Amino acid sequence: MGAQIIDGKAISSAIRQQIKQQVMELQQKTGKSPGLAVVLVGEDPASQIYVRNKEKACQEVGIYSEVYRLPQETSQQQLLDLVHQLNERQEINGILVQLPLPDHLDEMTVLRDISPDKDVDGFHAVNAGKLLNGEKGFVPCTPKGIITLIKSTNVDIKGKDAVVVGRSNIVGKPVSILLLNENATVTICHSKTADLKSHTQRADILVVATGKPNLITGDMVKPGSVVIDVGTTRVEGKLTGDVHFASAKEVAGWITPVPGGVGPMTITMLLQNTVEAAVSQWKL
Ligand SMILES: NC(=O)C1=CN([C@@H]2O[C@H](COP(=O)(O)OP(=O)(O)OC[C@H]3O[C@@H](n4cnc5c(N)ncnc54)[C@H](OP(=O)(O)O)[C@@H]3O)[C@@H](O)[C@H]2O)C=CC1
Ligand SMILES: Nc1nc(=O)c2c([nH]1)NC[C@@H]1CN(c3ccc(C(=O)N[C@@H](CCC(=O)O)C(=O)O)cc3)C=[N+]21
Repeated sequence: MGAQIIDGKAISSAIRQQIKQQVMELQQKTGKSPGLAVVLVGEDPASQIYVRNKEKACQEVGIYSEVYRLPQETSQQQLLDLVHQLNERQEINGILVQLPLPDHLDEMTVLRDISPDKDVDGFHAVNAGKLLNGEKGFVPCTPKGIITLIKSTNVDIKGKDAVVVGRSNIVGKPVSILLLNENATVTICHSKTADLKSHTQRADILVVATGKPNLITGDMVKPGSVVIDVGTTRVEGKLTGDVHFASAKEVAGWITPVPGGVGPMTITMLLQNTVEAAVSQWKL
């Protein structure tokens, strides 16, 4: 037996086809393409790969993109100046500043200076607040992708016990809110959680975003559950998830692989948010 694999790559490419079509229609209607600016500070190798993947994905669907590769020693003011310029530019509908930033830069200040209307990452305090209040705004890409993957299984989220491991502002907290909005009963676990296994074992839906490779083993998984592995850590050159795939897949009902699960969906949702930004800025 074993779990069914949730194929993030396949689901992603189907959605990207739709986005491509939508971009073509927008071009015909307005003569313009949605535009995304990606800002990368420093030389972190993982960030460079993600940024390249985002650039390629934009090209694939016809979204105009600009990538700014700034040196490690960029000052806070230089970065803010660039963000302010991008806020003003008509042809840029979405702005993404790749995280983490080098230690001498203040992430919160930089994120707050991105215009909330162009915050396609959904990290601005205004968009985070809207998510919390159930108002319409940009939803962070990884959490949005996770909900899409769960829905692809046709498992009804309503009334289910959902357990999220991790409470970061970019994954754990927003995915917990989205699951709550879908009427799951949500438990959020973190590094101070007393007995992690007692929680994960009860999870009908388990989302793991810790960056701790193989933290969740098969014995911690509820039989038949939906397991979403967000972690991407390079271990001896191999991209490794937070879930021990071989043991967990014997127990779960559905499971996402790493790579090929959440990662491609994150980028697809970024494309979706960028189109959404253009449509709203163009007042269509
Ligand atoms: N595939 C994708 O698209 C994406 C993948 N990622 C990946 O997901 C992972 C998590 O990212 P991110 O949320 O930014 O990470 P953070 O480091 O910001 O947060 C990790 C969270 O995990 C918790 N945690 C750490 N160790 C344990 C443990 N032993 N038991 C329970 N909880 C623990 C931490 O708890 P505490 O708060 O107490 O410290 C924290 O809340 C990383 O591997 C990252 O690369 C991230 C974004 C997108
Ligand atoms: N402002 C900002 N926005 C982000 O969305 C953001 C960020 N900062 N910082 C880092 C995390 C991480 N993240 C990933 C995106 C794609 C893959 C991805 O495509 N992964 C592929 C494999 C890629 C590879 O081979 O390394 C996969 O899982 O199949 C992974 C991780 C976005 N993040």
